[in-house]
Amino acid sequence: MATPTEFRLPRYGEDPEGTHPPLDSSGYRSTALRHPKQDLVLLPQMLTEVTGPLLGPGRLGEHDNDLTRQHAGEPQGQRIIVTGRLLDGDGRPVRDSLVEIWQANAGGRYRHTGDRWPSPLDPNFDGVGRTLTDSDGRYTFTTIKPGAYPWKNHDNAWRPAHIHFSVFGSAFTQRLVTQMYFPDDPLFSQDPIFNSIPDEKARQRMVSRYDHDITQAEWALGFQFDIVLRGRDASVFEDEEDEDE
Ligand SMILES: O=C(O)c1ccc(O)c(O)c1
Repeated sequence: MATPTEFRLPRYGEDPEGTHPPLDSSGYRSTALRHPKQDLVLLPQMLTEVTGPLLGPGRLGEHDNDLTRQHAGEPQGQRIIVTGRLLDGDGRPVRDSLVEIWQANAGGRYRHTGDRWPSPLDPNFDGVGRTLTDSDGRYTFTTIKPGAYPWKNHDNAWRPAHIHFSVFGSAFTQRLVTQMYFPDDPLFSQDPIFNSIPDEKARQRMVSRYDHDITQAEWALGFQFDIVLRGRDASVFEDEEDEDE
């Protein structure tokens, strides 16, 4: 299992400036209402926080990492394989970590009571998956390419197609959350969530890479998306902020 020290949260100053979104991001309206108004208090992690039940191999279901096989029928849409490695700041694999995803269906609709826009739910698609990284730090999901969907942030606002990722360390108190996008999405330019990342290179690291070697003939398109915990190539994390924010 990853040890707590392997899975330190990225610390202020360790990742290049502009890697993570500011807590209050102009253009992304709801951030103003929900970010903390006072300095964060770092709670030391004691035995209780770093030990305890975790989702190990015995607790994962057979189809947890194949979102196309969780119902009797097949979901609508473009079947895709999303794979990548979980790496620490020195490029070493982080093994046995719980990676979870959640996403909209092919029509851009979430199976969530709060999602009411007029795009149909798919009876064969829930949009949630989980898996553990292997000894090479690799995770793999088979799923459906999510559709874009409207939200009310600004006039005619649409979220680019994306998949939400959560990664746990060696305890449930160690969690990082990010989003994965698809290459060349025409909606990037008007999306304040994508554009809330100040550093252009960091922003591009949220975009997966089409990989024809992952693509399976007559079956599914392949995309690569690595998650890097910290350092020069750190992934963008939603629950981090830059030092000067
Ligand atoms: O944080 C939000 O408000 C928000 C809204 C729409 C999204 O698609 C999302 O991922 C986050």
